[in-house]
Amino acid sequence: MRVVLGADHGGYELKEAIRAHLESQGYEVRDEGTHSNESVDYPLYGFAVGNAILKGEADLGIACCGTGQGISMAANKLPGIRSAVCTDTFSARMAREHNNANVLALGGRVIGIGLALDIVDIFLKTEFSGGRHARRINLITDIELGKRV
Ligand SMILES: O=C[C@H](O)[C@H](O)[C@H](O)COP(=O)(O)O
Repeated sequence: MRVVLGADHGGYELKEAIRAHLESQGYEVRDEGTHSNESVDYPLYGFAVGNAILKGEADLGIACCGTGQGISMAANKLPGIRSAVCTDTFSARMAREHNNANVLALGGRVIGIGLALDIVDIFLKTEFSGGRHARRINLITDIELGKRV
């Protein structure tokens, strides 16, 4: 599986830990930055993560900022991106199984690295279950496409 990572300065250290964790498990990792603790603007990295998925360069993405919120909001502006902020493993499993999330957003100032890595593992290993959930994802797509105004 190909995973794209992106983070601002608030999520930089968490992203680095996630990259090492994923590479040690054999994932193909694409790192869209940032590459230091220097202050940067999270929307650029949320866009980079979502855009890599939409361009077919990655299967799933992980986006980190201080809270996970801002970078997730930015990624979710891209049609076809469903980014979920998760602070627990149950939400991460459901975000994949029910919501077919393609980006996991995490807060480097919110959760510790141990929990974050558990959340990452569950997110990446859980499949979308389809069925009634596919109908609901299609409704989200309709909203994105302006079919419900
Ligand atoms: O949702 C936004 C993120 O948490 C950012 O990482 C945060 O706003 C950055 O804040 P600061 O510029 O004060 O480090």
